[in-house]
Amino acid sequence: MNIAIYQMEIIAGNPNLNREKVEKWINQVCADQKDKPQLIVLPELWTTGYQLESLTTLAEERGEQTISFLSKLAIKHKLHMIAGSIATKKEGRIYNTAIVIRADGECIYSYNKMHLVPMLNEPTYLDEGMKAPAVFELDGIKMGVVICYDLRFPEIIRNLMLQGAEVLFIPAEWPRARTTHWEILQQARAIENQFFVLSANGVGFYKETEYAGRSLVVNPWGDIIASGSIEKEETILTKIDFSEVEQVRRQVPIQSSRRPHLYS
Ligand SMILES: O=C(O)CCC(=O)C(=O)O
Repeated sequence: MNIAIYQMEIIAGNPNLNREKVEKWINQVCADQKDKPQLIVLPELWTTGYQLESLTTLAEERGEQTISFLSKLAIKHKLHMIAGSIATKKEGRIYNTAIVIRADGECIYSYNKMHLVPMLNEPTYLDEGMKAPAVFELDGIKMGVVICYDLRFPEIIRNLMLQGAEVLFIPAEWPRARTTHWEILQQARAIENQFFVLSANGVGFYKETEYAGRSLVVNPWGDIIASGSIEKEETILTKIDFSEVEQVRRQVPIQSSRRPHLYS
């Protein structure tokens, strides 16, 4: 599967300009018909950035505007989208919501970030999702998505592996101050679950926070096979062979060695 990751410099507080940027980027990465991606990955909160204090006005009712915008592009380019996350409103609550759009334009999955980041004041401006992430399927491949800080919570990611996920996507705006954690934890999640981990991180600054970039593609062995740089907006292109998951799981059969009845 050909995949393109957008390591994006998000314009804080300006959903219209960010949607324009994403449309331009999608048209560009899909222009080369020979190596056209079948799936794209966007970062966390890419419509608004981290201008959390404006979310009461900027969060979209059920994400409808951006979902309809992306659906048209998905149909136009026959493209699946792990469409990062956006700020959504539902019944008076505001969530950081990951969305997945299939190439036929259908939004097949959404997940409200369940771990909010104290260091970034998220609990002041956002509501916690009340449901753990679950697997969804595209082209017969089981996949999972978690958002940024969720990477620090191996339990929910293990559950995705146990549900059959062969790849984990991580839309993020992870700060540069904690780049070591960002990289090592992605490799650890790939090694312990024996699946691919693909992340789309932001770059640039919002107020005093600089984002880490270093969007990664990690294979089920834990090797980084593609990566973004630290400070530049860029596209990471990769080709994933999902048969590698089965090969690694045969070589080191941790699933059959697990003893969950002794774990709690
Ligand atoms: O866990 C961290 O250090 C960063 C998390 C984060 O930036 C986020 O979830 O948006």
